Amino acid sequence: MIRIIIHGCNGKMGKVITKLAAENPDFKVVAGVDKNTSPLDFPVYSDLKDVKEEADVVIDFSYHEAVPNLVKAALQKKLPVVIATTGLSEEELKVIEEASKEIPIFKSANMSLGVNILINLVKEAAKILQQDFDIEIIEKHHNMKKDAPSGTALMIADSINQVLNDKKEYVYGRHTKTEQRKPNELGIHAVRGGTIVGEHQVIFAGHDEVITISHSAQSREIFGYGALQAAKFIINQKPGLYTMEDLVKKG
Ligand SMILES: NC(=O)C1=CN([C@@H]2O[C@H](COP(=O)(O)OP(=O)(O)OC[C@H]3O[C@@H](n4cnc5c(N)ncnc54)[C@H](O)[C@@H]3O)[C@@H](O)[C@H]2O)C=CC1
Ligand SMILES: O=C(O)C1=N[C@H](C(=O)O)C[C@H](O)C1
Repeated sequence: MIRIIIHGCNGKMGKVITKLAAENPDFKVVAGVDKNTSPLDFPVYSDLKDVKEEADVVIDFSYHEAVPNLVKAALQKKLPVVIATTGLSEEELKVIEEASKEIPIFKSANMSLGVNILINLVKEAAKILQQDFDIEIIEKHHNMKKDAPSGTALMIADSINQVLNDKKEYVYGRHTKTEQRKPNELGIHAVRGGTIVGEHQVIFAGHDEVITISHSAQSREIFGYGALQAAKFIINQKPGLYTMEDLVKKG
């Protein structure tokens, strides 16, 4: 049985992980960490360093500013970490990179298998269409999401740039623009509203035709399931930084 500590345990995703783990005999949540220490069915702490329970992995669905402290505490405890939190700054990413030299860290802005398949499809399309098609990304999320654009939209854009001969420059919205779109742009647009779980559309707009490749999350459980699979994967890995690509490759 894999013993889990949930960082962000009182959040929307923390509650999903708790539910899915309770339904799966392979997992047991032994403790939670959150700045909101409202009691749950397991001990809740405000800082990982104070957790007394023995664990095998930390799963993080929290807020970007909380991640460096989490990673440093995981380092002290020699605990593998699954990082799902998005909106991380360059400085926060550097802390993760540094820690991954000593502990295995799994990081993905999107833990769903579907989005990672979408990324493979989009990379193939971008290779073929890069000359004559303008590429734009539209992401849509619920009205409680704090970061924009989504980490998934940025992950998709970065994946596209990996395969292009000439890298695109990201343009976040076009408010105040008073000029024509330049061919080297990749527009990224964020829609917020209601309870939208997470939708991503990649638009290839050409002359007289448009190709759209999209993914729509119907429930947060797809992210929770992926995070649990990532936890099962990461506890057997050597120190390093791992992604969904490593998990999908493993099969
Ligand atoms: N990689 C993926 O597949 C997915 C990633 N996410 C990301 O996960 C994060 C959390 O998403 P939600 O659960 O919807 O958000 P949420 O706001 O419902 O939950 C975040 C939790 O973290 C806690 N928190 C905030 N600041 C903290 C701090 N400094 N120290 C400790 N705890 C702190 C909050 O009290 C809250 O309980 C977001 O960055 C979101 O983009 C969300 C879904 C899927
Ligand atoms: O905040 C969310 O809800 C989500 N955030 C992630 C992101 O920023 O890409 C993943 C998913 O789309 C849900």
